[in-house]
Amino acid sequence: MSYFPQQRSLSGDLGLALQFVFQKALRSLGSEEQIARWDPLCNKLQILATYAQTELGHGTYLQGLETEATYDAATQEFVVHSPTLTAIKWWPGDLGRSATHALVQAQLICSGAQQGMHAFIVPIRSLEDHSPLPGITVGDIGPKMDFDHSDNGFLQLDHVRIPRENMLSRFAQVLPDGTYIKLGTAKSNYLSMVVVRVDMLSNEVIPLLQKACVIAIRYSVIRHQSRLRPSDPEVKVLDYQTQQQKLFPPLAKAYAFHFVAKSLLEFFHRSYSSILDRDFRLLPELHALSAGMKALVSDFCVQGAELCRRACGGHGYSKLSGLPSLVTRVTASCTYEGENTVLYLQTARFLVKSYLQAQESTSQRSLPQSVAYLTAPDLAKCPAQNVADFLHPELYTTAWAHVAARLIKDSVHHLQTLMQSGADRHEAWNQTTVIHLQAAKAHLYYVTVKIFTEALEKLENQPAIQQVLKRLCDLYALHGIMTNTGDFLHDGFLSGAQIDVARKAYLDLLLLIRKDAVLLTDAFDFTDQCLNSALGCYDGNVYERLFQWAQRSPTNTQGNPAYEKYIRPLLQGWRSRL
Ligand SMILES: CCCCCCCCCCCCCCCC(=O)SCCNC(=O)CCNC(=O)[C@H](O)C(C)(C)COP(=O)(O)OP(=O)(O)OC[C@H]1O[C@@H](n2cnc3c(N)ncnc32)[C@H](O)[C@@H]1OP(=O)(O)O
Ligand SMILES: Cc1cc2nc3c(=O)[nH]c(=O)nc-3n(C[C@H](O)[C@H](O)[C@H](O)COP(=O)(O)OP(=O)(O)OC[C@H]3O[C@@H](n4cnc5c(N)ncnc54)[C@H](O)[C@@H]3O)c2cc1C
Repeated sequence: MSYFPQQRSLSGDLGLALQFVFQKALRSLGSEEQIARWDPLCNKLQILATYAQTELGHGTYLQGLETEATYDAATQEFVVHSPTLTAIKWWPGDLGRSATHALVQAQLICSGAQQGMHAFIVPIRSLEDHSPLPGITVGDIGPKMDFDHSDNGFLQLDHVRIPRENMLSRFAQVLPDGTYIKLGTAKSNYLSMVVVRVDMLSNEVIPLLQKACVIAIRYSVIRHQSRLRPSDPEVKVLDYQTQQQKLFPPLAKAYAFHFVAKSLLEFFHRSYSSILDRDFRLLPELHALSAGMKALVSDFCVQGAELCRRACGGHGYSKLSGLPSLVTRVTASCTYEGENTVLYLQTARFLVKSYLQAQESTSQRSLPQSVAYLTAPDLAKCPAQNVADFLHPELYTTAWAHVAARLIKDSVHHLQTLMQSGADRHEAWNQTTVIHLQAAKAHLYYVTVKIFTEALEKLENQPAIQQVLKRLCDLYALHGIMTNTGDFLHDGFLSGAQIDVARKAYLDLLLLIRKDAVLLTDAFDFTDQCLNSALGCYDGNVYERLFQWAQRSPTNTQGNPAYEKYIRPLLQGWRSRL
């Protein structure tokens, strides 16, 4: 039985990905009646819906969204309108040619005031003939880096009227006379983004890194290149230490993030039901974790997929390998659902508040679970003496907690110093965001190491699997230390000699993981069809497939029009001059 259940591949039905996003938003922001009305229509594909939040002029800054939804009490309708060019909705997936409805995030205007961003269901195409409805200008935004299977579109609204019942009203209501009733917090309507960030990691982003690892590692035991000794046969490239150094950290991340996504989903489910019941106490930590993990995981998945592509040499540059499209597709995840820098800074904002709370000796409130280490006893120096010490999960988890806590303290100190020197808090924040970014990344890496080690503890009745996965966990934690040695040396927590010992532990792990590498990728249980790669097929017949697939490519099967039009006249021209 493979360790991983068959991953849901959205590549086949990504065209419905925005329907998923729409439904997640509906279920988080809609009343029970609204869910009962619209959810079945989506499930039966009686409507095709998209999520339209981003505009030509704004994507990150939600308070800057310009689309208006003005309540007309005389007709009990909302008038949804794009007042400017920059208000045109831009990017929503499946909007360009497919969607019949859109969840439009717009600034609500009622009771004579702007009430902030709220969600409205707007029909945009006729269910009879798919033509745009009155007041709707809709189309495709044009060629993109990838995501060609998702017709991202634009939507311009010219005073489009929708019934009062079409404003999603779990956290706010507009009464028939236009009275605005607030049922949540100022940011309740941001919940839809939390929901999708949590879901997209395991449904879209992490499987893309897993596939890249499968392709590159399988290919690396088929590809023989050069000799270790002149008298030896050519070696499998996976036997080079540098090839292991390229591929095993992404493999370790693919496993680490599987457990991270699982843990985040469990935390989400624990907090979601209380949030839906308008108990928002867990929302700040859930937002900080989901935003930060979306940023960290997508960043590392992009980096890892590109490493896998490059590790396959020339064939990695061929689309027949499946790797270039994995790279360009996962790259989008650093931007959609929140640009990563912006999301890291949301986590940093939460860390500053948590640190200040931890400093208040009078504070009765216990710290949120993910930052509890800020009040835990801290070691000034790491006790590790030998290689075995660095393979103790408790030791490297403590090391990461130490560095994260120090960087958070440092970021707050810089912020406070600037403010005490007279800078207002917004300018002081902006002038310290690089430091906050570093602290947020260290915090998130610590959380992922902790989650991975806790996941291993639950495998004690499967010792063989536990041992194999522990090597990946050790490698994941040590790889983070090896790529951030400055942070561990900075205050003497680790010495240079200890870094050398940690590096030996790390390099020894590469050799040990080499034995299980192919099986660890088989465990992802992707079919050849799902991988869609001439390099990653289960039977390893790489060269036969490359040749077959190349011969079948359109440039070889549709004649050679260039000869008649360009080459023959060129050659004849040359001949006539000889
Ligand atoms: C479902 C199945 C999936 C299947 C998977 C298939 C995947 C297939 C792939 C293709 C699918 C692509 C789908 C892409 C769909 C989009 O891309 S939809 C558009 C996504 N856009 C974004 O994420 C926008 C990012 N921007 C933001 O989140 C906000 O503007 C920012 C950055 C948080 C700033 O917000 P702001 O209003 O300026 O306020 P700010 O002062 O920063 O924050 C104020 C407070 O709000 C809080 N807050 C901010 N955001 C939140 C939040 N989200 N929640 C709670 N509180 C929040 C802050 O913590 C802060 O709290 P305090 O510290 O004041 O207590
Ligand atoms: C493939 C794809 C699919 C998408 N699908 C959808 C969809 O279905 N529905 C939808 O509504 N949207 C969708 N989007 C849009 C996406 O959500 C936005 O592009 C994203 O939120 C980033 O916003 P932006 O484009 O305004 O970037 P910007 O915020 O303009 O980013 C530009 C730069 O400014 C920086 N920056 C911005 N604000 C700050 C700040 N406060 N502090 C520091 N730096 C800052 C960013 O870090 C970045 O470096 C999609 C995008 C892509 C690429």
